[in-house]
Amino acid sequence: MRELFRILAVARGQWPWMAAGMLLAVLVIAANALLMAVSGWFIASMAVAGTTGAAFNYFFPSAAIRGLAILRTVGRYLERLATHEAGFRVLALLRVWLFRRLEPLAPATLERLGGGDVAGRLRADVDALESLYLRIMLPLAAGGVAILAATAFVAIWSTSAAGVLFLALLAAGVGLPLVARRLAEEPGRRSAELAGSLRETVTEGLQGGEELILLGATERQAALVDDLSRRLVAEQERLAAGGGITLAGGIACGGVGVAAVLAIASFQVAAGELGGPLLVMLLLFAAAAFESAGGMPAALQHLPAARESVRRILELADSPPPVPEPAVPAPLPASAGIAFRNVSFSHAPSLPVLRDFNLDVPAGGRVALMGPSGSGKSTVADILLRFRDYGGSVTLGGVELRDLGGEAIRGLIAVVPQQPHLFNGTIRENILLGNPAAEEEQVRRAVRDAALAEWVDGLPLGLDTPVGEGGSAVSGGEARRIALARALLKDAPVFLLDEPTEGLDWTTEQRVIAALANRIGGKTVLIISHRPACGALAERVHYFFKVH
Ligand SMILES: Nc1ncnc2c1ncn2[C@@H]1O[C@H](COP(=O)(O)OP(=O)(O)OP(=O)(O)O)[C@@H](O)[C@H]1O
Repeated sequence: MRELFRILAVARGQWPWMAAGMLLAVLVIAANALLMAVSGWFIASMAVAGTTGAAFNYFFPSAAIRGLAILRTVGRYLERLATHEAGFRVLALLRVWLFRRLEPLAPATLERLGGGDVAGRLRADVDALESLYLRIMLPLAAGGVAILAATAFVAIWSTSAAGVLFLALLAAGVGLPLVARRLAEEPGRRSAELAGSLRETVTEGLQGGEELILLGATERQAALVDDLSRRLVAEQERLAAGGGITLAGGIACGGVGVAAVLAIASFQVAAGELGGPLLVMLLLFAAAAFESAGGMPAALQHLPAARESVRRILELADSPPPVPEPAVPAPLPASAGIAFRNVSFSHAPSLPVLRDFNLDVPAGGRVALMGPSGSGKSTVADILLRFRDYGGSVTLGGVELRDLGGEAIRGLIAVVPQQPHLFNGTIRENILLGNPAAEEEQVRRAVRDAALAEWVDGLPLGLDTPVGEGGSAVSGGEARRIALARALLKDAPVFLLDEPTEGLDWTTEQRVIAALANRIGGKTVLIISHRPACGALAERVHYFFKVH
């Protein structure tokens, strides 16, 4: 429950909308029950007046019926507007909140979780929170108020009928929901878990579809999806069976409750304690009250799944950032020399990647880092970008990296990562990420220096050509050069190039290297590469080897 309150606290900016929706829901329930009650009383009174010939003022009750009917209809419309507005506002707020919590976790923490599952959590779990308000809080609050108000209303004429009604409403609204909750707890939790695994497996299967076909492993992946989906359906069937039992229980409680009110009120009519029209009124009112409490079992049935979604969201949101930010960040360094001193790093205690690693790149110097695959070259880049914590000392312009803010460090470094990511937009939009304020001429120059001009000029849409999702509409070499143009546009004092010419043919590589040599003069440059041609860009090559 604490988790639910935490999520509600996050959404506190939308409490007025949520409260307005609840008030309107209660108003509609009250209008509906009173409409039934007054109508029943009115019809019965008219009948009595007709048979006895007694005078009866029908103006007031008929006006009340019309007023209540209008209130019920308009109120229902406004309630739908307010509750859905509240639901969507809460969702929008939680999405932004979660994104802000996730951002500092990238990339080190998020890589531990499957990509599909992270995306699934962001979408499905946050979407599930829509039901937290609309399908859980709203019916519970409205049902609770309905039980108390209905009991108080009936007690005006008959305390014993009110007592019986209260017990029956309590059984339908609280007793049954508790049973429903018990029935839904386990299957609800397991459904959310299985749905997460299913999303992850399907996403992975689609992303790696080509490899699965080539390896002839599609059947195995399909069997995995099949198994997960069968288990998910079984849990959902258990949930639905629980729902059916509680629905039937609710109807039974309603029937028994109304019958009991009828029996008690009939005795009171026979004893002359209650008028006949009032009996009809109490009967119709009791039936309407059960209708109002009818949403409570379903609400509690949804609760375990919503709680599981909240638990998973908070687990992700509460993950500690892999690299703590300094309480008071040091001022930005004046120069851009890089020094690694006795640096150590390991993903797991038994698997050290760097041990007593030393490296110097003087300000304005150019060093190539070379070593066998898996020796930790990209790890050096990640440490320099403050994506990973480290032992020993790493300084930028003489200031320890730990004392600088992560964003400030990354603002000083233009990077071409080993696996650059292209966003689903145009070539221009992807390049402009390096410097959104850049002029067209700067973009053109970056395109030329990344050896992209010839290719881009040959495209019908030129720089406005879409690159597809994740760069699926461009080749690996083109994607890398787009990332290079993006880094050149950023024009930071430090250049960090991780395999900048990987995937390029010899001629293009020579053109890129010649243009780069021109562009990076005066910058501090660290180039990570296996390729001898990249070594030509550096004044010094630093070789290193695997520590294990
Ligand atoms: N997230 C991770 N969890 C565990 N081990 C990892 C992780 N990322 C990398 N490693 C391991 O850390 C070691 C160094 O990886 P790194 O990517 O830095 O090597 P590299 O020298 O850049 O290799 P390459 O030249 O092939 O790109 C490798 O043994 C790799 O298997």
